[in-house]
Amino acid sequence: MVPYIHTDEKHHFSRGLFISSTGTGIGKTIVTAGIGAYCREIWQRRIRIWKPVQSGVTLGDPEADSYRLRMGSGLLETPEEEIATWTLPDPLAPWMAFERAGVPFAFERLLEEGRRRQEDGSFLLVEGAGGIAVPFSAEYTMADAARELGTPVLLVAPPGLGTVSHTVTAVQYARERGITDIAVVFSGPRSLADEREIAENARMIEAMAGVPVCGIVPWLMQPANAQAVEMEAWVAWREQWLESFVRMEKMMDWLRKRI
Ligand SMILES: Nc1ncnc2c1ncn2[C@@H]1O[C@H](COP(=O)(O)OP(=O)(O)OP(=O)(O)O)[C@@H](O)[C@H]1O
Ligand SMILES: C[C@H](N)[C@@H](CCCCCC(=O)O)NC(=O)O
Ligand SMILES: [Mg+2]
Repeated sequence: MVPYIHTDEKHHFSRGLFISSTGTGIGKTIVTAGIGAYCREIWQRRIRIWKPVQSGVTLGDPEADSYRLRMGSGLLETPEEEIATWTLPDPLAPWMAFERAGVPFAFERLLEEGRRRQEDGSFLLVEGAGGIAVPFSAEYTMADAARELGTPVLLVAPPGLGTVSHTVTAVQYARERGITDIAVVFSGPRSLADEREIAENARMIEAMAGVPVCGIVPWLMQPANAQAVEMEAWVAWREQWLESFVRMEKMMDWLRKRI
């Protein structure tokens, strides 16, 4: 077992990590599940995974983030109902998805749910819905949830053309809402950007936003369709993910100080 490394940044220790992004469909679920597998399998760390609100799916659907987070991280003892507190049918920002479903939402209730999951010292991995400025309600966004839970934010961003402006503005927004500990990681097919362009984009984002860009995560499709119900397919996904993920030095350094 690898010993935990305590960090000087005490207020971050053990609270968890909020995985957000520059937009929707960028790779948060893949990254969250993959970091969950990394914490469990490499660090033997007790974790919880939480998607406070998911929209556009139903529980048990292999496309649902709650399903992919559970299978992808290997956190099989946790039922999907515990992974996602609210599951809403319309594929919308939570604010409107709550309204259309006629479901009342209280930000305080969300924070209670989050804090309950942090209480036993588990490392709480939280996946937002859509990007960092996506609203839960008229008052609160993903960034507010991360700030109130006291977690650092890992922003998942695409690696190629267009990412610099989106990522710099996402970091700016997170800071405005009071988040101080932020890093970026790229996710996306390498065919959309060559190594040089990825490195240049990382350099520009670091210089302009003043946050570390921790590289690009492996491109590894999660099991879909018929395969999504096969446990072995997910075990293989986790193994392959970890093999490349642990080689991301900058990501490992950043994570190690926060686990
Ligand atoms: N590293 C990756 N490896 C393989 N596929 C990826 C990767 N990153 C993104 N994708 C592709 O992009 C799609 C969207 O990724 P994902 O579901 O993780 O996005 P998300 O940011 O969690 O979206 P949402 O806002 O709906 O939660 C995936 O179904 C997959 O096809
Ligand atoms: C439907 C999407 N997949 C996602 C919500 C995305 C909201 C995006 C809103 C916006 O930025 O315009 N839902 C979710 O992550 O559960
Ligand atoms: Mg997702």
